[in-house]
Order: sequence, then structure tokens, then C-alpha cells
Amino acid sequence: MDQRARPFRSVLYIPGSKERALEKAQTLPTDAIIFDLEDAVAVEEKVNARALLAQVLAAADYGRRARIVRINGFDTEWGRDDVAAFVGADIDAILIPKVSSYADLEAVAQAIPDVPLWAMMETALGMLNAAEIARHPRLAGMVMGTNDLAKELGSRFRPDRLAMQAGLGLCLLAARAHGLTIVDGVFNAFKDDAGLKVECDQGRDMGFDGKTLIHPAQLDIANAAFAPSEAEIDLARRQIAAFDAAQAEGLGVAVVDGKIVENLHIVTARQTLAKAEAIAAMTAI
Ligand SMILES: CC(C)(COP(=O)(O)OP(=O)(O)OC[C@H]1O[C@@H](n2cnc3c(N)ncnc32)[C@H](O)[C@@H]1OP(=O)(O)O)[C@@H](O)C(=O)NCCC(=O)NCCSC(=O)C[C@H](O)C(=O)O
Ligand SMILES: [Mg+2]
Repeated sequence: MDQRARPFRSVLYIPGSKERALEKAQTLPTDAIIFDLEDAVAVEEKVNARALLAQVLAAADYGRRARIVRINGFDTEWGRDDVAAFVGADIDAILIPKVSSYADLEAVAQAIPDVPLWAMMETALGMLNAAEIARHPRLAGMVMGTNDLAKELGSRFRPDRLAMQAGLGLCLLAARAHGLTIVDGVFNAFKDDAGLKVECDQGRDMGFDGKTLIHPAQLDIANAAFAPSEAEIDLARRQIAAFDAAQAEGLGVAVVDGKIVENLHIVTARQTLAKAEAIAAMTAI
């Protein structure tokens, strides 16, 4: 599947220590899973969680869901052993927490060959270095860590996420400049569906591919928010048809619903249809 079309609408964190949740995720409608060894796992559980996760990933069937392992940082006592436990494992990426520089990625790249790397973008320095981080040749994706970022900034939670906007924007620009996937941060109030929808819609409007989630109850809202709507699919089809017709007449511009359609809009229209097809294939599991 074309990586740009691969859906990452919903990216569910599961603590690597929670056996029941690891099992349950095999049937949940999530596009990707982050198997977490970092902040969701207590210090006393770190070593057991790593062993459990390695065992589960060797045996369980997660279907088409992308499998991403979040390790502990290399500046902790667990980071290097976490990476060593997943060398050669059937996973889609290693997610590195608190990436602040290109060198942070390079250290992990040296320790594990071949596997794509993803970066948690959640430090003030990481925001300032986003462009440099995004150009690492092994990097395939970025995940916003808005809790850690808020902690570093000393900012308050607001529904409009005003304090986050600079960091979210810098990371989006960096990811898009280098063709990376990028998913938005978590919404902590996992029983507040209305609040989650507002934040998903904001992330979708900004250009994120999807949202990281902490509870299965959040999946449907994120999946709907980040999928092309029926109206968007219909518009994309009509734009392509109108543009083809215009070109057949030797014209470079068509008009659909009173708005111009040029070559660049056709690129977006085709991406919309490819995303819709990829989602349909995903949900046909
Ligand atoms: C938030 C939770 C602690 C809530 O747990 P709990 O009260 O046990 O939930 P429920 O009883 O409602 O669970 C119902 C069933 O769903 C399963 N479940 C729950 N959570 C998950 C999950 N994340 N993935 C898969 N399945 C899950 C339960 O097992 C129940 O199943 P069943 O037995 O069949 O009824 C809990 O949801 C949780 O631990 N969530 C994950 C928290 C986490 O991973 N946090 C770290 C990532 S966030 C972060 O670090 C962001 C970033 O770094 C930043 O800085 O912002
Ligand atoms: Mg974090």
C-alpha cells in the first residue's frame, strides 16, 4: 500500500504491561497500535512488560493494524534493552520518546537495523529542531506528545489548544516537507466524546493524519473525523470528471460547485479517493 494512503486515523496506545488490553486490541477497529513501554508502564513493571510484549508480538495476530513499539529513552536504564528485545521482530516501527535532535534518532538507528523509526515530538527543543529531525533517512512518522509539551511549556489546557499551536504547526510543516506520517496528541478526558470530537476536527483541519488515543471508546470518533466524508469523496469524483472533460476540450481549468479546479486540486482529489479505498480495505479485515 502507498504509505501516504495507509490510514493512521486512530493510533491506540496500549500499556505493554496490560495483558487483557493487548489481547483485546486484536479485534479493535484501530488503524495502528502503539505498544507502550514508556510512560504507561510503572518502573517496577518495566522489565516484565518488555518480556510480555516481545512474547505477545511473536504470537498474536494484529491483522493490518500497524504495530509500533514505544521504547524508553536511551538516557534511561531500559532504553537499550528495549530496542535489543525487538531486533528482528515483526513490527512496523520503533517509536522513540522525547526526541530533541537528529542525534537522538541516530543513536537508535545504530542499535536496530532496517526497522522504520517514529519520533515522539514533545520537547521544546524537539519543536525547534523539528525540520532537522524530520530529515533523518530512517524516520517514517511523528507523534505529537502534547502532555509532555504542555509540561515543558507550563501551559494550561484550553479547548482551542492555543499554547500548542506553534509546536503542532512546526511539526506538521517538518513532517510534510519530508513526506512523513504525523499524528496528533492524545485527548486525556477519555469519557468526554464531545471534547474529543472538537479536538479531532481541529487536528484534521490542520492536516494531521490521525490522532493518538488512550481508550477503545475513542476509536469511532477518531476514525470518523480523519476519514474522507461521503461529501468529500463525491466532490473528489466530480472534480476529476470535470477536469478530465475540461482537458479533453483543451482547457486547464474546470469549475465545480462554483469553484475552480486545477491540476493541484486533482492531486488532492486522487489522494482523497486513495485514502477512502485504503480505509475500505482496512475495514474489510
Ligand atoms: C485510561 C485507562 C487507565 C482506563 O482503564 P480502565 O478503567 O481499565 O478502562 P475500562 O474499564 O473502561 O476498559 C474497558 C475495556 O477496554 C480495555 N482497554 C482499556 N484501555 C485499553 C487500551 N488502551 N487498549 C486496549 N484495550 C483497552 C480494557 O482492558 C477493558 O477490556 P474488557 O476487559 O474486555 O472489558 C486505560 O484505558 C489505559 O491504560 N489507557 C492507556 C494509557 C496509556 O497508554 N498512556 C500512555 C500514553 S499517553 C502519552 O504518554 C502521550 C504522550 O507521551 C504525551 O506526552 O502526551
Ligand atoms: Mg510523552
